[in-house]
Order: sequence, then C-alpha cells, then structure tokens
Amino acid sequence: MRERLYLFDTTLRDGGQTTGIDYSVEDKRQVAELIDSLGIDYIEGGYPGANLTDTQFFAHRPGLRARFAAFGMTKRAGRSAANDPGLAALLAADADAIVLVAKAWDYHVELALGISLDENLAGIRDSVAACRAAGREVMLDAEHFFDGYKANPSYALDCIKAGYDAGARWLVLCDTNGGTLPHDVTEIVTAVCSVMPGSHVGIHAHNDTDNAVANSLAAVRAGARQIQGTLNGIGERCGNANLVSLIPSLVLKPEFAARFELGVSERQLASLTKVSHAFDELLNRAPYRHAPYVGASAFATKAGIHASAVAKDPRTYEHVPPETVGNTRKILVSDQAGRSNILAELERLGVPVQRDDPRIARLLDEVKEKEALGYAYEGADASFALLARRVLGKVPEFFDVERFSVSVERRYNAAGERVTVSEAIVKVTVDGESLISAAEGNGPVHALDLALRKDLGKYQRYIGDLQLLDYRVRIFQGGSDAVTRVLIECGDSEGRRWSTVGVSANIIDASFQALVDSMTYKLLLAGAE
Ligand SMILES: CC(=O)SCCNC(=O)CCNC(=O)[C@H](O)C(C)(C)COP(=O)(O)OP(=O)(O)OC[C@H]1O[C@@H](n2cnc3c(N)ncnc32)[C@H](O)[C@@H]1OP(=O)(O)O
Ligand SMILES: CC(=O)C(=O)O
Repeated sequence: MRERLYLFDTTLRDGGQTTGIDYSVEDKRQVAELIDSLGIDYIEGGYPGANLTDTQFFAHRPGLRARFAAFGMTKRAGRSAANDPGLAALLAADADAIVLVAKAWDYHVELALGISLDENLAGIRDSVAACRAAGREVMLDAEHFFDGYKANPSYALDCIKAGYDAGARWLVLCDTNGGTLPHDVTEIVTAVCSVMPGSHVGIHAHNDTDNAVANSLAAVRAGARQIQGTLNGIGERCGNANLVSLIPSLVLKPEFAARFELGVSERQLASLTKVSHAFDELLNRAPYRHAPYVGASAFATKAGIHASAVAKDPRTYEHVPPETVGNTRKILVSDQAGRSNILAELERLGVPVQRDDPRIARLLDEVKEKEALGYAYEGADASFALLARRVLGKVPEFFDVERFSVSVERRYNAAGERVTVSEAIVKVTVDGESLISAAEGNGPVHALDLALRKDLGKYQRYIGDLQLLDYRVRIFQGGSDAVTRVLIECGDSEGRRWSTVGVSANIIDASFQALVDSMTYKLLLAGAE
C-alpha cells in the first residue's frame, strides 16, 4: 500500500515575494485555477490583512478543489492571541487552513523578536490553539528550522513540538535562507522523524544553492510527507522548490512512484507543460527553454550521434517519455547534426525521401557549410525546409527578385513635426512579367516587407493572411567581419507558424533573405502553382 504524499502550493504567497512579480486580485484568481487544475492538495492564497490585494482575494474566495490556505504569523509579543489584529485578520479570512509562520532559531527569537525562548514557545502554543479553536486545519511553518536545528537542536524541536501539542496538523520545516544542502536535510529530517510522526512533517525549501528540489526529495526520503513549492520555482530571492520539476519526478521515478501516491492524475501530469507555459504567459515572460521536463529543449536532440540512437529507440536519450508531461520530442538540424537529424526533420516536415538517397549527404554538407557562414537552422524550420526541397529539386520558382532598394529619411511633415520615414522599392518577375512595388513603413524592414507583398501577380491571393510575428537580429563575428543573422517568425490565418533565417554583412540584406524565404514557404504551404 502506497503512502499519501501531499503537495502544497505557495505560488500566490511566497511566489508573491519574487522580485518583479506583483499580482492583482484577478491574476491571483487565474493562477489559483491553473494550480488547481494540476490536482495539488493545498493552495496558499496569500497573507490576508497584510495588503489590500490579499485581503480582497480572501474576501471572494475562489471555488477550488484544493484546500485553500491563509498565511500569517504567530501572535505578536506582548499581546494575547485573542487581542492580536494580525491573527484576527487570519481568522476572519475564508480559508480551510491557516499557516502560521513561527521562529524556530533561538538567535532569531532573541534578535528579531526580542523575546525569551519560552515566550516564543508560548506564542506558538497560543496562536495554534486559537486557530484550532476556530475549527481550522493548522500548519506551522517553522522558519529557519534547519539553521535553528544546527545552532540549538533541542530548541528547534521544542518549537515544532509546541505546535504539534497545540493541534497543528502539519509541522513544516523551512529552509528559509536556502543555504542547507541535501546531506544536511537528510540528517536533520531523519532526526525530526525519529521523535515526531513523519505523516505530520513537511518541507519548505528555498533555492539559494540550486538544491530546493533535491532538498525536497531528500526530505521525503527521510520521512516528510508534505512538500511546499511553487509553479516554475518562483519565490523570495532565488525561488522555492519548483513543483513543475518535483511532480514528474515523484510520479515517474520508480523509487518514489512505488512508495507514494499523489493527488495528480496521469491526465493532469500530461497538462504540466501547458500549465507551466500558461503561468509564464500570465507573468508576461518567455518560458525558460531549458526547464527540466517542460522546456522547449527538454526533449530536443541536436547531436547527430544522439539523433541516430533516438531514431532507433527514444529511450536511448530520454529519461522519461516527453508525452507523459505534455512535452514533445524535437530532432534539430544544425552543424552538430548527422544524417539521422536530417531524416527526422524531413519526416516531420512531410518531405518524402528514401533513407539511402545520396542527396541527404549533400544536404547535410550544405547545412554545415551554411551554418559555418552564420545560418542557424535549428531556429529556422522553414528555411531548412526550402534548402532541403531545393537540394531534392522540389521548389517551384514562384518569383524572382530583380532588385530592391530602401531609403531612410528624416524630414519635417506637413504639421512641422520631425519624422523618420522608410521607403522601399522591390522589383520582381512573376511568370516573365516585371512587377514594381513601393511602400512606406515604420522602419526599413517593415517597408521592404510591405513592398514585397504588395504585388506578387498571380500569387497575390495566397499571401493576404501572411503576418510577420517576430523579428530578431544577432550580430556576431564570422571570420574577420561582423555578420548579421536575422530570424523572422511568420504566421497565417490557419494558425500555422514558421521561421526563416537570413545572413549577411548587411542587416537589410539579411532581413530581405529571411522575408523572401518566408513568402516562398507560405506559397508552398498554400499549394500555389
Ligand atoms: C520567511 C517568510 O517568507 S515569512 C513571510 C514574509 N512575508 C512578508 O513579510 C510579506 C507580508 N508582510 C507585511 O505586509 C508586513 O511585514 C506585515 C503587515 C506582516 C507586518 O508589518 P509591520 O507591522 O509594519 O512590521 P514589520 O514588517 O516592519 O516587522 C515585522 C514585525 O513582526 C515581528 N514578527 C516577525 N515574525 C514574527 C512571528 N513569527 N511571530 C510574531 N511576530 C513576528 C517582527 O519582530 C517585527 O516586529 P516589530 O515591528 O515589533 O519589530
Ligand atoms: C515561511 C517561509 O516562507 C520560509 O520560512 O521560507
């Protein structure tokens, strides 16, 4: 029979202490729903009474499947629990559980609180008892437990015992400064669980040594049965234990899966990548490509030797199947590639080719030569598709660019204001007919884009819904000269997205190459003839 392991999410409380993150009430509601969709047991909504947002959030409690927890501190020194405004605000909040933070390090009690060690124990007892008397489930967040245990083990233990005796359901050992390493966590949690029931012990790890996840797993192995953490590891300073990394390790790694049961179903696990990215979207930041399990690179294979083995069996280079966490396998084409990468990418792009086609070796050589000049195909799938189709003789000559020119001029407009105007002229040949178009744009690339797509003759009807979505420039040293690489991302009304690359010593020329590839790829996608 497997033991139940409880997950506690503090994205909305400790996560709110992250630099650069400032939730609104509506943000909190949306994040709570995201967390709840994963099957987490507890969601800590914030600190009612500490600020208006949190107080309002608790005033209109979200409808959640998880137990909803309110955070606050034990009563202030010199006040009774019944006469403490902070505690009163916590009790007034509509929450199933109350999390009380209490000092467990003698040094902090004497310095930060300025009270005796016994007064602190009495404060813990009285505060927990008051919350229990109000019918709430109580958790004691034992702040600085690990540092406190190292300094004075019997006092740190007395603090959590005081909470337990007064009725706290959970005693959460906090590595508040985040400096504890996994071997210390193992030793200290083992010692705690030899005198307290592990089924009441939790872990709250910070990531200041990049060990918050490792420390949480060590605590579970040593007997703790509740893990606190956040979505994508946000939290004070370097963050908290990342639940997005912890959940799949607990569910998929045999050592944990065989011993423990979580509230997260297979279907919920498969939504992890989506939830993690949706959270970043809400925070208005790009998802971290290299995030374990859910990053775009987590199951991306670039090296030729790896790709060749992955084609035979993905388990050769994947520690878990990507689909279990809702991620996907990617085989990238670059100067690190071999034939296997090329074949896998051609298959993904739907380009039919025999495995022993001698043109594959030519294509691989061409990729490596162009990458040496500065092209980067791992981020430009459409340019690779065109290169491959050209080598395989499968790209129609839709249009030919005879010439283009761009000018940038600063002048006064009719209202006497100073404006900078970009104008472009593009001359193309379509089916033997010369077509000249001119356009003005916000900048030179915008003007070129508009001029190029203004008149493509009989192909015009295929490109009406083409949209330029992203434009990135990188300047680097190629040989003795500076080289500019431009990556462009485009999309269309059918929700398709593709990327192209252009390289030149001249930024406009590099941009134009990428624009032309983009237009050509769109015509291919549209089946233009
Ligand atoms: C480890 C953690 O992450 S704990 C959570 C930390 N999170 C936050 O602090 C965010 C929300 N906090 C706040 O909005 C404010 O700090 C408030 C509203 C809680 C308190 O504000 P203020 O009354 O102005 O006090 P201030 O923040 O300056 O200092 C904290 C006070 O609480 C006392 N205190 C700290 N921890 C505890 C505790 N566990 N039990 C009792 N008192 C405590 C401190 O000694 C200090 O008292 P003092 O004012 O007599 O010196
Ligand atoms: C309670 C808490 O957030 C900490 O000790 O880190």
